[in-house]
Amino acid sequence: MNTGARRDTIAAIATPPGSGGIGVVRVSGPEALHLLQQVFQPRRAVPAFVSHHLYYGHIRAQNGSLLDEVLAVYMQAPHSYTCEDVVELQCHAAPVVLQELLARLATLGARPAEPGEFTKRAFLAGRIDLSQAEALIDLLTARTAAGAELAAAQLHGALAAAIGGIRQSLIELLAHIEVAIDFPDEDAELVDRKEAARRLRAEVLAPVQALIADAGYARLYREGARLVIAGLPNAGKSSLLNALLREERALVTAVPGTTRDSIEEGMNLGGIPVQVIDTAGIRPAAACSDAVEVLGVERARQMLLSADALLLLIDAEAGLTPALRALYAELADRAQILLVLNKRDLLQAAEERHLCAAAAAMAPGRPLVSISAKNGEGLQELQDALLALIAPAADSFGRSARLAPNRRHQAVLMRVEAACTQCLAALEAGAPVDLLSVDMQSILETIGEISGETSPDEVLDAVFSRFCIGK
Ligand SMILES: Nc1nc2c(c(=O)[nH]1)N(C=O)[C@@H](CNc1ccc(C(=O)N[C@@H](CCC(=O)O)C(=O)O)cc1)CN2
Ligand SMILES: Nc1nc2c(ncn2[C@@H]2O[C@H](COP(=O)(O)OP(=O)(O)OP(=O)(O)O)[C@@H](O)[C@H]2O)c(=O)[nH]1
Ligand SMILES: [Mg+2]
Repeated sequence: MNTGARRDTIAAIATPPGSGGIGVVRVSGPEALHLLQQVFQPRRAVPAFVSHHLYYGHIRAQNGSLLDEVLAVYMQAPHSYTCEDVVELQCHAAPVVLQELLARLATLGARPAEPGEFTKRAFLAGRIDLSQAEALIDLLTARTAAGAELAAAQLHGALAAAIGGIRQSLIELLAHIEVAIDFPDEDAELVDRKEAARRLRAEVLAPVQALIADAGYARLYREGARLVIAGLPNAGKSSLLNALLREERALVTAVPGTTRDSIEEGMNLGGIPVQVIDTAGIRPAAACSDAVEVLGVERARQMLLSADALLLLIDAEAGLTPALRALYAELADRAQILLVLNKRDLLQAAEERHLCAAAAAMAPGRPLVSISAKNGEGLQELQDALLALIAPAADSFGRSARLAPNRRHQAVLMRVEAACTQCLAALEAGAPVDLLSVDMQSILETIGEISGETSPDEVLDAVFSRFCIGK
């Protein structure tokens, strides 16, 4: 990567397209100040733009006509986001004005920026590491406040700090081992292998494994989970969807076979973005009322396969019919099923207890809640049970750790884990110190891919191309 070269000057519209309050055009690079002087006419004469001061004035079109009334700021390198000279022009958010200004800057020599290029420059300048750049994407795309909080912590450097600590331990261990390489003639074994192994385990392997576990939870907050409501016709699936969303989203009727196409909607479950999917009630094709319902049942079965978790709805009025037992048997190999007894409002307490016991006998060890989608009873218990099913220990995650490794980090961490386990075995088997040193150096290099220090250009390009233009 060529970081030493003098870069060109880039420009982009930094605010989203469409109408709004203010639209910002940002410029970064060695020509930024010169471009400002050419396109911007301050209201009062400015002998020299002072960094980080806001100036009021006008911008003009190519032909000299007034384009917009704006505020402009110059941020002198290295005190800017990119650590280069930066200029920002705050215009009215008129798409035509912003495009015109960008075109004007282009004719004066500014190159239209690529997606994420400002942030890439911040990364190349060392303002942020790769995990922080990735956190920025997470923040921009977070679907819940909890997800945004995790991303903000990572943007602030939480993961970078944890990785830095692990690296530091490895560097110390490596230094310790290299002393032995430098003095090969010493009689005594210079490396206390037991102590080195203990430190490698405690200061590298264990924290790496903890981060791999965190990645599982982080994925839930970032990518969410798919929750499918399944059951026989008329169990109250659509009623439950509506109750969860607090909105009459799906049609509800007393006619079995009402829902045909599956219906999806997003909800926030304890900070996890959950996609809830209401499906057609499952019954044999012969029992369906028409060909459309048959297709709906087929689709419902496909949805069951794509689900991260299932809510199996049991109609309390109908009880544990052979059809329901057959459906449960079909799903029984799925790990994440919550049994939901619906329409409890129609049962006496004793009947409800009896039915719950029978359901528990049918599905030993499965979580079970009893609700009324109609009057809202038990909905809170259902959401709690669901959260426990999808994200056990989610409470402690995010609140204490606040680390959110993504899939890329997780893949790197798993390579580190494997290499570390191998190095431990070599250490304990008495492998020569120069081999151990090579092993440790390669672990260090692998860890460096998280912060981006040792990432190949393709990885960097893949990360920055996920941004929008102007970021
Ligand atoms: N108008 C505007 N708003 C923005 C940004 C921006 O670039 N422009 N940001 C980005 O997209 C984010 C903020 N991030 C930033 C980080 C550092 C610096 C910066 O100039 N740091 C200097 C000066 C700090 C100071 O004045 O003390 C420095 O650290 O040296 C600016 C923005 C969000 N809001
Ligand atoms: N008493 C009572 N009735 C309910 C409850 N939940 C749903 N119902 C009624 O049960 C009937 C079926 O409800 P739906 O929500 O349409 O059932 P569904 O499982 O989506 O049915 P299909 O789409 O046909 O598979 C409707 O008449 C609802 O009013 C409940 O908790 N208590
Ligand atoms: Mg329905």
